[in-house]
Amino acid sequence: MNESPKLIIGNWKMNGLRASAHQLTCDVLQRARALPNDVRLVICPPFTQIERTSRILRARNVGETILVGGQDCHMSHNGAHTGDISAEMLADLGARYVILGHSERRQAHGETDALIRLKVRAAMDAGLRPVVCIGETMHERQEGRAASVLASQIDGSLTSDFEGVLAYEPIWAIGSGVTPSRDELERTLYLLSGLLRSRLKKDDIRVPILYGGSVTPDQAHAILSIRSIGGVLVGNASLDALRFTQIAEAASLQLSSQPLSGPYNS
Ligand SMILES: O=C(CO)COP(=O)(O)O
Repeated sequence: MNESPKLIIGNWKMNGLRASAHQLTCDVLQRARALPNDVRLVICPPFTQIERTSRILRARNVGETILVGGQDCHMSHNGAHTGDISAEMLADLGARYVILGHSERRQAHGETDALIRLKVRAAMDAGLRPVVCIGETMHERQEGRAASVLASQIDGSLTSDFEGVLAYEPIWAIGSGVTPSRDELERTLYLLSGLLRSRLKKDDIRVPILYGGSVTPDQAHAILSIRSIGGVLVGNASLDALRFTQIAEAASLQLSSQPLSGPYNS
């Protein structure tokens, strides 16, 4: 059976000036040369470095092995939206993916599920693959409300014809050094795949589900050994070419050591 590549997405957040972004991209490229094609890297630099990163990748002819993404886009195609960037603008710079609904944007900019759904539509219209982030707070988890929060985020933020990636990023795990246990994550992935099936109203779900939150090379093996996981969304460790590519190597090792198949490994 032909499996889709595991996605290892690096979210640089608000990091990277011209020189450091250039160096990091070249270092990732250098270290990623040995990666087999069952792993796909996606680098999501800040807006200002997307064109540079795309240009470097194009010049090295990396094809589909390493792609570029944005960290957000506006819901409209164009217009009077001072300071905003549209999905078409990202695509025009060479981006192929866009992260939407990251908890840092939901919290700092008051982004709602309804708004994220409009951004998903705009991204798909522009030919980008949206990476929609969902996740519960520690408080919601302690109150036993995680499942209902995730259900309502999926319901509110995905279009019924959604074609993209879902990233489960529990807010309490982001930047904290704490991750869910392997068992807990496996149960959550099972829950999410069921929710996706009912939201998208089809059994054959082609939406990879990623995990994000304090992913490091040390944890990557355990996380990526979960059969149903589509990959990982990496924050801090993606700013270090060695750590980022070690995470990708962990995905590749898992793929070669076990036969993978599943509804969300498309
Ligand atoms: O927010 C994240 C990726 O989008 C995760 O960040 P960290 O890997 O730094 O916890």
